[in-house]
Amino acid sequence: MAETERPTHPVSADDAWARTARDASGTTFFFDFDGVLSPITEDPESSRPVAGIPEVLDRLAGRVARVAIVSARPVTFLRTHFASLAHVDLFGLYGLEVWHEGQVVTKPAALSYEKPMERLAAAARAALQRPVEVEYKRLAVALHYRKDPARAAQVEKWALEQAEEHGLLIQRGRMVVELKPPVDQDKGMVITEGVRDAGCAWYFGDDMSDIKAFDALRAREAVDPAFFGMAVAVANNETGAEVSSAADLTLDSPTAVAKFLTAGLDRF
Ligand SMILES: O=P(O)(O)OC[C@H]1O[C@H](O[C@H]2O[C@H](CO)[C@@H](O)[C@H](O)[C@H]2O)[C@H](O)[C@@H](O)[C@@H]1O
Repeated sequence: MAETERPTHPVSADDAWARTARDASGTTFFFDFDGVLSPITEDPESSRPVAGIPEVLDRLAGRVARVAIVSARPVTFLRTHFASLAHVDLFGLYGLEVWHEGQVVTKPAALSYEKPMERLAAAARAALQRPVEVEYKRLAVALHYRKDPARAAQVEKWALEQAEEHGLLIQRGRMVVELKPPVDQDKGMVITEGVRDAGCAWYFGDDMSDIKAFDALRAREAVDPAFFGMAVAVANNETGAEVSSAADLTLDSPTAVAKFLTAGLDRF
């Protein structure tokens, strides 16, 4: 459950777009990737941005101060889909990585976890047979049970044991348990830093880790009443209720996100 009160705005999407239009040069748009810009797929490797997303993000980046994707995926994965968008910033692994001046820049505190995570991924493949999917993400390992939800408890137990043995953090998501380095970094921290000079910001998310990003918008509003933060959830029947209840607005799907942005861009 939510740890803090998260008052939502008594404003409509129309009001939010009008506010954005008035301060486009002070507005940032942040997006999660899986479940927000891309529909959920059984196989993590096969997810793709929904039709129209790259084009609309590119247009948006030409109109507002900044557009950024803040994902649990590695930056190298995000680059396979968004490398052509020169003006869209990419944060990977909850902000442990950022694409900067043509290279992946990693938080120094996480660098020593590359080899341990490679070993952990190999151990996971040996311990958790298919159809559990082991996704090695350089500095994190995600254990997916979407293809066999009945294995959730087994996956969770194995992950908890490994976290305890190796001093790692656990992040739960949509039919996934992830093992991360014990480095203080989450999406909320990326947003806190990213909105420091903004007058307005939107965040689009669908998963538990996105609630911290919503919280970062609320925290900024609390210290600066002139700041306007718009938290947008993307509906789903896994984490959807909790994410929607923390959001100002809920959209139906990644396709609805593309349409919403396209229509919003016509407002300014
Ligand atoms: O922060 P995100 O960009 O939303 O990443 C969260 C996780 O997304 C991916 O897993 C999810 O999407 C997969 C593809 O649709 C799906 O198969 C899986 O069940 C979902 O949990 C990604 O593979 C994970 O590494 C991310 O943690």
